[in-house]
Parts: sequence; structure tokens; C-alpha cells
Amino acid sequence: MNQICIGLFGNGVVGKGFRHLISATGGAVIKKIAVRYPAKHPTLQAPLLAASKEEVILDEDVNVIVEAIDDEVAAFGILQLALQHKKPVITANKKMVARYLPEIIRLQIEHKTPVLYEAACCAGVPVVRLLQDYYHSATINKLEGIINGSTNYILTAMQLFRFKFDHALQLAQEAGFAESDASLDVEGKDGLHKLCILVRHLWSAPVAIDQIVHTGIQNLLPQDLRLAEQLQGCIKLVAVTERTGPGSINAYLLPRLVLKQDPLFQVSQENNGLVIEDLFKGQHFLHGKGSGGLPTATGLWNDIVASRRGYRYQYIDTGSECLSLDYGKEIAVHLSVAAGQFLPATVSGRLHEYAADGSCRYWTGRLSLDELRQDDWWKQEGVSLLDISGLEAEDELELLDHLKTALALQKDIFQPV
Ligand SMILES: NC(=O)C1=CN([C@@H]2O[C@H](COP(=O)(O)OP(=O)(O)OC[C@H]3O[C@@H](n4cnc5c(N)ncnc54)[C@H](O)[C@@H]3O)[C@@H](O)[C@H]2O)C=CC1
Ligand SMILES: N[C@@H](CC=O)C(=O)O
Repeated sequence: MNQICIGLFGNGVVGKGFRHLISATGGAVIKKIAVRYPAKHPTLQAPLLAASKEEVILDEDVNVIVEAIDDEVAAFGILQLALQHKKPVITANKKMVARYLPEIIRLQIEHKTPVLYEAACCAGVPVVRLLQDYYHSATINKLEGIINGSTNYILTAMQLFRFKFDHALQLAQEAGFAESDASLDVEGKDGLHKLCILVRHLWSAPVAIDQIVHTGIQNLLPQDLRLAEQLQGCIKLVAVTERTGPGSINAYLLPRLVLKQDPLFQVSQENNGLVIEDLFKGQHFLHGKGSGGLPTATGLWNDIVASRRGYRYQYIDTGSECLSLDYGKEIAVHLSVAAGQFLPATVSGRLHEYAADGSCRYWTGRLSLDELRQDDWWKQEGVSLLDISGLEAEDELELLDHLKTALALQKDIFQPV
């Protein structure tokens, strides 16, 4: 077999990590690299530095394209040109995959050339191929997980080390965990992109980005973190997709109160963790580095090797059903609503207002995914929503007592630095 000769797009955190991996392992050659602003990369010079995507893709020695850029439209253009020239594409770009997946599938079939994107989904945790090849959607109940490393890193720093949000975010950016536009991480869009990919490979269900109920950690308040602590838990941004009936699934991404007994409790820093629940095999737990240059580079390299062995995603419906998205699920929520903010009457009429302090009023109750999807009052600044379904209580009054006691106990235990 001829040598692996790579055309690389991007020389940022992931591009540099990938170059480091290739020079450390020596398993391949990088023949061409393209970047957006060459002046920012003075150590890259021609002939290694390419002036256009054509120069990379049309180079006759280049036999695989690795795409690690932060622009999904340009990335899709690279992918199209590469497939037209029968060059396999290995990408870390979840934004592109989530946005263009139906076209990416069509182009792979048309040009009989694979696109692989393990690195795009949980970086160093090998989940896409596992879902695609090992599990059978007919026996899966549920997948839930922490699939964004930056928010998990930020929450860990805030909860364990008492860092302020801005400081924790800055550290996540400096470490190369965050997207170049970090609001994608913080507001849950990055997790959303990955959840779309997971849903596609777990259930063979094509789901569009705007169909999934989601938010990030942008609205969490110090009180929320304190409440979690008083309940012997912590807060994590958790993605969920589960079977809800014959022919239907749901999918959502929300901040959740995670208690000690939950396997996700131990997932800290930039790590990701996924629990896959099979009807007959029980739970499987995947855990590993979910962001960073080198873990992502490893995901890219593993895909290159797989593509050389002829691997490609099949995108076949492994189950017998055609699944549709179900918004019926009701989620137990705790809401902190800052002074001056109001809940819509239709919602507040059905929730318990159970406490208030000078700055916030606290509510709890149940909201359906449908309500969350229809209305986005809960994403406004000053409103923070926490999924508390993990809190076990015999009845609602017991749950309220539990929450009231925890709130009363919080006092001065949380002093962010
Ligand atoms: N940083 C991480 O931990 C992970 C990042 N990813 C994904 O990998 C990709 C790259 O991420 P980072 O390296 O962190 O970003 P970065 O901001 O560090 O680097 C982006 C690179 O893309 C290049 N670029 C942008 N547009 C280009 C174009 N049209 N042509 C050629 N080069 C272009 C820039 O010159 C830069 O070198 C993104 O899609 C990101 O979502 C995936 C998994 C983990
Ligand atoms: N910004 C992403 C990088 C990996 O996908 C994250 O923090 O998870």
C-alpha cells in the first residue's frame, strides 16, 4: 500500500496537535498545509504551505485530506472538492457535520469516497464508530453524557476550585479546549452539534440542529452551584437521547443536577463521559478526554488508519422502525429567577414558588420538552433552569422540603475567587 500522504487544513490547536502526532509517530507524511491567514504562521513556508484548497487537494501525492478548521462553510467546500477528486476526508469539524450531514452522506455515496468524523464527536473518546458498528438501535434504551469538554472544565473549576466563570472560561480557552467562538461551548451549541451526530449514528435518525431542545451553562447562578453542593451533587451539562415508545425518540441538552451515585458525577475537567443503556447488556460507560489538540489529533489519526482499511460509515437503518422526535417528556426542573424577571403566567401557574432571597425567586415543577421548545423565556438572562430529575423524592412536597433545606443551608459556603 502506498504511503499515507496528508493534505492538512488548519494549523490551530487541532492542526498543531495533529502535526505533533504525525512527527512523533512517523506513520505518515504531511505534504501540504493550508491556513486562513498565512502571516500568522511564519514557520510555515511554501512548498509545505499551500496558497489554496486546490493546491492541497489536487496535489497528486496527497491521498487523504485532514480538515481541522473552524469555519463550517469553507470546510464543506473543502469536503466537496476532495470527494470530487476521490480523496477521503477526515474531519474534526462537528459544526460542519451537524449542519451538512444529509449532503455529506449523499456525496460519499455519489463519489464512493468516505468521510470520517470520530474526532468531531468527543475528540479522544471513540463513540461514533462504536454506535455505528457495535450497538443495535433496537436494543438501546438511552444514551446520556457529558459531550462538551470546555463547559465541563469550567463547571469543575467553579465547583471544585471556586473559580469565577470568566476566569474558568479563560483557562479553558488557554488550554485549547474551547471553540474559537467560545459562546458555542458555553451556550450549548457545540454539544448540540455532537448530539445530532450521536443521534444519527445511534438511532439512524436524521435530526436537524433546530429540532433539539438545548441550552448551555450561560445562565447558571452561584446559587445553583451552592444548591447542588448542598445536595451532595454537582452541575453538569448533559446530553440525552432515549427511546420513548415504538418509533419515537427524544433528544435534549440541559444543565443537570448530577448526584454522587451517577457515573457522570466522576467526569471532571475537560473529560467527556457517556452512559449507553442497552436493554439486555445494561449500562456501558465511556470516559476520556473530550477536547484538546492531542486527543483530537488521535481521533483524526485513528480515522485515517480506518479509512485505509476500507472503513466507512454505513448509515443504514439497523432498527426496524423509522424514528421520529418526541417532545412529550416532562422534566423536573429547578428555576432560579432573578429579581425583576418574571415567568410567563402559563408556566408560573403550574410551578411551585418555594423560596426567595433578596436576589432570586426559586421555583420547581415539571416542564415538557414541548413547552421548552415552543418558548425561550427560560433562556433569557436572569433565568436559570436546572434539570433535577435525578433527585429522588417520594412526592413533590418531600422534594420541595429537600430543596428548601438545601437552599437554607447554603449561606456562605461558596465564595468564588
Ligand atoms: N480544540 C478542540 O479541542 C477541538 C476542536 N475540534 C474542531 O476542530 C476544528 C479546529 O479547532 P481548533 O484547532 O481548536 O481551532 P483554532 O481556532 O485553534 O484553529 C483554526 C484553524 O483553522 C484555520 N482556518 C480557518 N478557516 C480556514 C480556511 N478557510 N482555510 C484554511 N484554514 C482555515 C485557521 O487558520 C486556524 O489555523 C474546529 O472545527 C473545532 O470545532 C474538534 C474537537 C476538539
Ligand atoms: N470545544 C469543544 C472541543 C471538542 O470538541 C469542547 O470543549 O468539547
